[in-house]
Amino acid sequence: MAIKVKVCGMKYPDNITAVASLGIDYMGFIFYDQSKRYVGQSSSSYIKELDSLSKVGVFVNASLSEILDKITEFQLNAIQLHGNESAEFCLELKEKSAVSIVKAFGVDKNFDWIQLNPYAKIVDYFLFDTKSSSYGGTGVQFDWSLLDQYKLTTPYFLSGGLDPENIKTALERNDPRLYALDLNSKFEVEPGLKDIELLSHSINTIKK
Ligand SMILES: O=C(O)c1ccccc1NCC(=O)[C@H](O)[C@H](O)COP(=O)(O)O
Repeated sequence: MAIKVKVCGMKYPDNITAVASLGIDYMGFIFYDQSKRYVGQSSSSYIKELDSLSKVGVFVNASLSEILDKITEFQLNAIQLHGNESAEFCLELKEKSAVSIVKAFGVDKNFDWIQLNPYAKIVDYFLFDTKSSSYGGTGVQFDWSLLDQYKLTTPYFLSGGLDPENIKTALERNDPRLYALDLNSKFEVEPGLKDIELLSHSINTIKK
């Protein structure tokens, strides 16, 4: 199966249109107000009309009611949880919405892979990112050899400092559970504004 592409941290209508036209599968919008890529309210009417891809809302320890409100307001198709959300919280969200659930984990050499077990039958995907106190969007790659310790079958998004060079290494890992590559800060002109040419080239590499 072809690897899917997610472009995350989009903010600006013209840039959203240009990135959507590249034929990506997922577009991520950050609903965490401490992020430089926080989407705010300004683009909600624009984003909700987008229908050529799956719209992913990214949250960090938000309440269930906030997430449910944003699903409705932005017509989101998937929710990516980047904080300390429990498996029970994921289950409640799944029962109260029709969205796909992506549970993100920050990985470092001390990562406890056993903690994934309670989530495995609940979430649709895991997302493995670089561990950071800012939760995401660091532009830093983690040591992908740590993925050898991942023993479950749940498909995952690979994230954290993906750039035009290291995506080739990611693809060469040939892991059938690698579902999607998540592109963000290494493809930016400034936080929230993507470089269309750079993205276009890498998306072609991933899709061919
Ligand atoms: O991008 C952010 O600013 C961000 C902040 C807080 C939580 C999550 C965030 N991004 C979520 C993503 O899915 C990013 O694409 C992922 O962290 C990788 O980003 P990068 O390392 O910049 O490629």
